[in-house]
Amino acid sequence: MPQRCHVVVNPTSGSFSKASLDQALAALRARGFAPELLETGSADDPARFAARICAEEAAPLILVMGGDGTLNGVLNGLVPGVATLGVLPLGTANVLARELEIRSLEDALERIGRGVARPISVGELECAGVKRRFLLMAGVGVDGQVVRGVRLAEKRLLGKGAYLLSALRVVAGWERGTLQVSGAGRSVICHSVIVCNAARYGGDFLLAPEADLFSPGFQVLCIQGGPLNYLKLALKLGCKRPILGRAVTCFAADELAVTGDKPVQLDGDYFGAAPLTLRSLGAFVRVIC
Ligand SMILES: Nc1ncnc2c1ncn2[C@@H]1O[C@H](COP(=O)(O)OP(=O)(O)OP(=O)(O)O)[C@@H](O)[C@H]1O
Repeated sequence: MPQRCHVVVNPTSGSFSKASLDQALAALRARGFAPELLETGSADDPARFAARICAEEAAPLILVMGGDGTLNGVLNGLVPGVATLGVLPLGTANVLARELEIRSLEDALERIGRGVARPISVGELECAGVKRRFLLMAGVGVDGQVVRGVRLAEKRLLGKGAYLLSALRVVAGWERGTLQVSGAGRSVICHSVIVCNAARYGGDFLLAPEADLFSPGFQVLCIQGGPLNYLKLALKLGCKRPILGRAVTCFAADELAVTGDKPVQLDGDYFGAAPLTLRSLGAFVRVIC
C-alpha cells in the first residue's frame, strides 16, 4: 500500500513553478508514496497545516515544498518528536537544503525515496511572552535590520540581491546601539549577535563551522564595531577565511539571554525585537537527509 505523505507547498516561494510541483508529485507516486497536497494561502498556513497533521497522525511524513520560511512555519506547528520532515527546495536561498547538501529537486526526491532520516536539534526563542522555533539561525542587530528592510518587490525582482540592497540602506542609516549577550558563563557587549544552529549563513557562507544541526547547542557569534568591521567579515566569509578576531568572538551555549533593543530575524524572516531568550531543543524532529 502506498505510504501517505503530506506535501505542504508554498506557491509564492522563490523558485516555485507548477511544472516542479507536478514533477514532484509524479516522482513521489512513482516511488510508492500517496502524496496529499496542502497548498498554502497565507504565511500562517504552514504552521496551521503542521499542527493539524500532528493532531491527526501519530508519525506523519511532511514534505515541505518551498524555502526556509515555509520550513520555519511548518516547524512552528509541529509536536516535538513525532514528525519526519522532507525538504523539497523551491525557495530563494534554500539554506537548510544546502546544509543537508541537497543539490536539486531531483536529489531531494531521491533522498525521500530512500527515506533515511536523522533527528535534528532546533532553537526556540522567547520574546515578550511569544515563543518561536528556528532551524538555522537567529540574528539580532544588523542582520535583523537587513531582513526587516527587504522589500518584497525587490526580492521578486532580484532574489538574493534584495538583501544586498537592504544592507546598503542599513549602512546608510547606521545605528550604534549595543546588545548584552549572556550564556554559558559568558557575558559579551556587542553590536550584533548571530546564534547559529547550523553552520552556513545565507546558504553559501560557512559562518560557524562547529555548529551542527544534528547536535544540541548553538555557536554564538558576537560582532563588535561599525560598518567597516561588517564589511571585513563579509569579505572573509566570501574568501573562505577564518572570521574570528578582535571584532568577532564566538562561544558555544545551550541557552542565551540577549538584552538591548534591536531587530531579530529567524531563519531569514523578520520576527520582532530584543530583549529575548533562546534555548536549544535537542532531537526535536527527524529530517530526511
Ligand atoms: N501562500 C502564501 N502567501 C504568502 N506568503 C506565504 C504563503 N505561504 C507561505 N508564505 C510565507 O512566505 C515566506 C517566504 O517563503 P519561503 O521561505 O518558502 O520562500 P523564499 O523566501 O523564496 O525562500 P528562502 O527563505 O529559502 O529564501 C515565508 O515566511 C512563508 O511562511
